Amino acid sequence: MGLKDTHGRKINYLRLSVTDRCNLRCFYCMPHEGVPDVGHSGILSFEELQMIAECSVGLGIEKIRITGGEPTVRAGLVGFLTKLSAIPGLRHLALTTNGLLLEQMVADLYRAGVQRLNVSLDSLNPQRFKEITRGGELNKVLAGLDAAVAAGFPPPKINVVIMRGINDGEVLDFAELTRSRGCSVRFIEYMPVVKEDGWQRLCFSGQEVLQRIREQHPLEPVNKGDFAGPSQDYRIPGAAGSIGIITAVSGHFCVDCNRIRVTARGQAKGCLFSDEKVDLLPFLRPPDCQALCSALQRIVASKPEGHGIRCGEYEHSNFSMAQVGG
Ligand SMILES: Nc1nc2c(ncn2[C@@H]2O[C@H](COP(=O)(O)OP(=O)(O)OP(=O)(O)O)[C@@H](O)[C@H]2O)c(=O)[nH]1
Ligand SMILES: C[S@@+](CC[C@H](N)C(=O)[O-])C[C@H]1O[C@@H](n2cnc3c(N)ncnc32)[C@H](O)[C@@H]1O
Ligand code: SF4
Ligand code: SF4
Repeated sequence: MGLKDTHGRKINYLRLSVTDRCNLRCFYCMPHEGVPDVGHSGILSFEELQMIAECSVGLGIEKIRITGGEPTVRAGLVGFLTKLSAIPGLRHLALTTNGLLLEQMVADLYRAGVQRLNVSLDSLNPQRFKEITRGGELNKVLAGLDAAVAAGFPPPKINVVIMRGINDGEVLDFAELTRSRGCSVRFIEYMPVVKEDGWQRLCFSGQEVLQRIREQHPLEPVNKGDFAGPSQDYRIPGAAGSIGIITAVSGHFCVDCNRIRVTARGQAKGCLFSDEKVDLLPFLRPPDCQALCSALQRIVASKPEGHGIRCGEYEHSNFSMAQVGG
């Protein structure tokens, strides 16, 4: 069986958020005080998350990305991933993390069956990193990248939210990581999740990123593999890693959108920027697999064609990316 939305797109990718808490406070993602505490019962249990994953795979989802908040801060994550990776029909299990806890956890994540890691890292300058994340230690993330490779993972993909006047001066340093560490690096356009006047001043487009790199290096296009996300990929000839741009604001990647999302509080979302949600809790407490599958199908059926941020159609309510999972 497969899932198709009303715009003809194949939906085979679930972003599953396991927590909305985080051990960092990146200024573009999280309020300083964190997200409101909803206690244990406000967050889906691992059994409930597993049921959502099983139903989704039964419907045609082939790739699950675990996200958050920061997924590695949730106690019991490794045991959950071990069960998740054993779901028949799930072809790809990946995790997006800020990397802070990787050094101590990465061998367990590998043994649990996680196939790929994406690590968010916005600056290679320790002081700037601390400012962007409101307190993070760059060295721990770099040690986590080394530990991931030592544990058997391919070099993690690095996600950089690129922001004018903040870290755009580091484009070439990040591009260099595709040679020095063999990591693929993706530059993500800053997305205005909270409506604030003047958000455009932070925007540094994917095209500007490519232009900066092309001033120093030739770039060749790279074919996207199976399960590719929204990035457009290039390579400096001879580099092991690729350079991608995720043009979340300036680009047209919605035409290839292949994903749905479920938040840690059990809300299913068809689009990152749509206010439309389906609350899955009534189908989980008590569990009703058939009704849950129908709810997931409804979310796929109601996926919008895309967002209109670029054209000024900026209608979504404010949200924190940490509560949706990016
Ligand atoms: N607007 C928008 N942004 C997205 C979408 N999916 C991912 N992103 C953003 O892209 C960035 C990277 O996301 P990742 O968690 O690494 O996932 P991915 O890009 O699907 O990763 P791969 O599977 O490795 O290609 C994050 O900032 C996400 O918020 C999407 O469907 N729409
Ligand atoms: C919400 S985080 C969750 C996973 C994990 N804590 C991490 O940082 O990788 C997922 C992704 O969303 C991205 N993100 C958060 N807020 C964003 C924003 N306003 N614009 C663009 N990307 C954003 C982060 O950079 C990260 O790559
Ligand atoms: S981007 Fe990730 S690490 Fe940064 S505050 Fe958001 S959830 Fe935490
Ligand atoms: S903005 Fe919505 S439609 Fe566009 S790629 Fe993201 S989730 Fe898909």
